[in-house]
Amino acid sequence: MRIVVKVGTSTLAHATGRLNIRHVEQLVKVLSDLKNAGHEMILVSSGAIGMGVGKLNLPGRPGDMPTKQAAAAVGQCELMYTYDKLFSEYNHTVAQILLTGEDVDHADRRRNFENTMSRLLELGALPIINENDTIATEEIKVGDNDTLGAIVACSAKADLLVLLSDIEGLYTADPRRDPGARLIPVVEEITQEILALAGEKGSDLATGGMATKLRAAQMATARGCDMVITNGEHPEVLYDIAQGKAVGTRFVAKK
Ligand SMILES: Nc1ncnc2c1ncn2[C@@H]1O[C@H](COP(=O)(O)OP(=O)(O)O)[C@@H](O)[C@H]1O
Ligand SMILES: N[C@@H](CCC(=O)OP(=O)(O)O)C(=O)O
Repeated sequence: MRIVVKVGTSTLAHATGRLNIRHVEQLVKVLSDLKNAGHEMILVSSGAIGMGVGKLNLPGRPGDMPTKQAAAAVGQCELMYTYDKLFSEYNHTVAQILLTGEDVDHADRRRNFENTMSRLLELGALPIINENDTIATEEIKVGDNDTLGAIVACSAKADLLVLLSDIEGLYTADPRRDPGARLIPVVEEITQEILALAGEKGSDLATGGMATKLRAAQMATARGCDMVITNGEHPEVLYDIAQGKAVGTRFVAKK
């Protein structure tokens, strides 16, 4: 199977912006093992801004564009250093790809991206993709990595997109606000009622909240790719998800 895994800031970093070592180490171990088992793995990783906030000792997520972009420049370095080091322990080679919305909207650039990604997979490398936050201004950005994950899954003709978040899946309401909210295990069709369930993001360093995840599900399922939202705290669930077992919320691909 070709699997795109998107990991959010809330999984990769503590609230301080510093690296969540336990989560990242477990994630790298499971992705390496799935790759060893014969799956083609692509990682869409957030965390550049969050990690930059931690490394630069900023008081919180910056509001202004230059500080955000500076934080991303510092944090992206830290992210790739960490991935390179940890994947190397399992004998895997990583490759960094940074994109903006303009790159994927532009047919030639998108084709270049797709060609590079497919050659990297043929060469046995593991592409790690993020938005190019240091140059992605308001007008040209994708804006959130849930959408970027769906764009990558569609471009790579992936079989499965997994969004690792800080929540088990889609609930009937935001569980942080409504303690009676229930997990929805399977979504066969993304109706207006389903879209209306999405609330705000859950933490200061995160970007999209549930709305961007549902938009990603619309894009992926329309192109024949299943999408699963699950908690990134236990990346071992990726083994079960790859086998089609019920974990988190699965959005079923359109036939
Ligand atoms: N209906 C819902 N079901 C589950 N989570 C929801 C819902 N509505 C809003 N949320 C919020 O979305 C958050 C996950 O998105 P986000 O904070 O952007 O994290 P990530 O960094 O993983 O992208 C959850 O922590 C939760 O507070
Ligand atoms: N490109 C940004 C992440 C954007 C994003 O969507 O973040 P998240 O909601 O944590 O998945 C970064 O690397 O900080």
